[in-house]
Amino acid sequence: MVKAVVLGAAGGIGQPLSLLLKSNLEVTELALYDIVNAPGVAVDLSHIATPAKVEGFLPPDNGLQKALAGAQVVVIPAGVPRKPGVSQCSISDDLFKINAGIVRDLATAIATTAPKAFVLVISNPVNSTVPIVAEVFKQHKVFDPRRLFGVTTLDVVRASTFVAEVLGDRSLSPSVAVPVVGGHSGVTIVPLLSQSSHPLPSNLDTSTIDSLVNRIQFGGDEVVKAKDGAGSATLSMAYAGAEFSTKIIRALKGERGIVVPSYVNLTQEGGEALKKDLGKELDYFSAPVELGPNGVEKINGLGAITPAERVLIDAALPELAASIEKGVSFIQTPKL
Ligand SMILES: NC(=O)C1=CN([C@@H]2O[C@H](COP(=O)(O)OP(=O)(O)OC[C@H]3O[C@@H](n4cnc5c(N)ncnc54)[C@H](O)[C@@H]3O)[C@@H](O)[C@H]2O)C=CC1
Ligand SMILES: O=C([O-])CC(=O)C(=O)O
Repeated sequence: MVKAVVLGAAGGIGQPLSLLLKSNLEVTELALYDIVNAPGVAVDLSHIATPAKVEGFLPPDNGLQKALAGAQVVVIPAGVPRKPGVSQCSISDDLFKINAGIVRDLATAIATTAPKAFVLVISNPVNSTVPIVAEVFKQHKVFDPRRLFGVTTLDVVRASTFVAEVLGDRSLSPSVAVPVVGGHSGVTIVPLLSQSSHPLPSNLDTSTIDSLVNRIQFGGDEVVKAKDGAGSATLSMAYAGAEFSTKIIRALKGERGIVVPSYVNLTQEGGEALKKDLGKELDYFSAPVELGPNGVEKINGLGAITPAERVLIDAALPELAASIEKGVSFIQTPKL
């Protein structure tokens, strides 16, 4: 029995993500919460012939608490997407405050209603929203770092797609696996191409490699620009979110050996060793994590990286540290 909950289920990501979760045969209950339209989306999905019982909830009558009751997996794509011309790292203060406030309030409800659930954060900026959830959970004395995940899977999916394109064979893309580490915005996204399951040709010129890295780091911009005011990635994000949720659900049900990159708190198994690899005291970083029935069992290190990848990691660290601090102080700074 697996109860999954989507918070922000009526949105651009929320709807296709809910569809994919409804298609997951392991999910027996699917609760959809949004401030608008969630009941309609739920009734629509409920006609699909898969096991999950689907229910939709709105804020009145403790809808959020009802949606969360008994949840094992909570996925959060609630929030405002950015507009063209706004880079991920320079997300405006207004947008930050809106999303940070939404995530804080949802985290508060999870902490009080489903504190043992695995929480999968999609809402941007992920580098800050994950620390926000952690700080709320700490305030409620229910923080378990093993159960909190920033969803960076879209970066991993993009890396597979774009590497297969450079290799000249798109049919390879489902099997190309590239660890992507760091965070989820611009230069904090660091693909470790030297560890690709399908190595790039050794004679590939530097400018092709640089453009590949840049395309993975700024893939979000490509979509925002193409959508021309109609939002950011939704369908590819729903696909990535469902991929990640499926792995979490398989681990929850006892499958061993699943390793997947995710943006996690480093005060847990493997975190200290990773910080040594990084050469910096950081509380959060995206790295391949080994999953088990209680969540993260171990954070893996970076492995053997090239000097060029070291440069990328060093470039990611200051922005990551600042984003983490921004999230933490959003919760810790007393409101005047
Ligand atoms: N982690 C990642 O890789 C990615 C993250 N994102 C982020 O995901 C978020 C959502 O993006 P979209 O689905 O395109 O936006 P959207 O605007 O289409 O949908 C957001 C949904 O959240 C709902 N919502 C707002 N406040 C809420 C609250 N307090 N409680 C519950 N639901 C609430 C809205 O009603 C709306 O249905 C954005 O922050 C975006 O930047 C987007 C793409 C990739
Ligand atoms: O770029 C954005 O704003 C949305 C996002 O996170 C992505 O597409 O990776």
